[in-house]
Amino acid sequence: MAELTFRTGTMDTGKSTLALQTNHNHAARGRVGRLFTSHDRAGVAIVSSRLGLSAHAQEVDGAFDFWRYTVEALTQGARIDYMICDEAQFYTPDQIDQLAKVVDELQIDVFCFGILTDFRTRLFPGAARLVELADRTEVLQVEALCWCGKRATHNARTENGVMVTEGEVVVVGDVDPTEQVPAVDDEVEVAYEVLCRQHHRRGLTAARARAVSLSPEPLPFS
Ligand SMILES: Nc1ncnc2c1ncn2[C@@H]1O[C@H](COP(=O)(O)OP(=O)(O)O)[C@@H](O)[C@H]1O
Ligand SMILES: Cc1cn([C@H]2C[C@H](O)[C@@H](COP(=O)(O)O)O2)c(=O)[nH]c1=O
Repeated sequence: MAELTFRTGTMDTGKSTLALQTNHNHAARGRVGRLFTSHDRAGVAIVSSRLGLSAHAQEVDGAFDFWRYTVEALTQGARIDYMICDEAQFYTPDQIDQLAKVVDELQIDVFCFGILTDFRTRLFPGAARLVELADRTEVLQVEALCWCGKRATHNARTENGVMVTEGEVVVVGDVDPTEQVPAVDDEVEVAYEVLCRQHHRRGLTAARARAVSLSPEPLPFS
């Protein structure tokens, strides 16, 4: 029986790496698959991993219809045994419904990879639909760590180094500050940092924690 699988974790837990590995392992056994993504950091129509691997993929925009795409491909004689769907948090709930239909009606395995919650700690609509529909939802074993050493459970967004909790939901970016392109005049530099819940709640990023620990002790005025 084909399955709809959702593999999730915070940013930087190896989801894209696992997506590419899954594709490699299935292809190595002669299975024929299709790779999909949406808004990858490396550009349009590409699945990229921080470990250096990348592969061409079909870009999924809001108008893309998985059901129609698959039926048309099969009708034209193509073979599809499985689908790998990276950055699935950006897919619409309707697109997740289409993927579930592809699994059930066409017996094609669908492996989805993506983060669960946005920088405000709210579920992405696509990820929420996946949790509702997937045969299996698995949290990746590689744990990203908060600066305090605890397991990171939340994705924080910073703008010019300051954590924010309001703004556009979709803003492509990375967690590695050394990889950030410096902001030009008037441009806001957006980055991400994974944090434990407590430090996300307090808005305490690594930089802020460092600044607080370096600041002189307040005088004990009563
Ligand atoms: N220089 C490195 N050496 C070893 N592992 C690395 C290195 N850089 C990144 N990684 C691994 O790659 C993971 C991120 O992989 P990636 O597939 O890009 O994550 P995701 O798609 O979840 O954001 C990190 O959790 C880390 O384990
Ligand atoms: C939290 C959050 C993230 N994003 C973007 C930032 C990245 O481009 C991707 C996640 O990619 P990864 O492979 O899991 O590192 O999502 C966003 O647009 N909005 C958010 O709130």
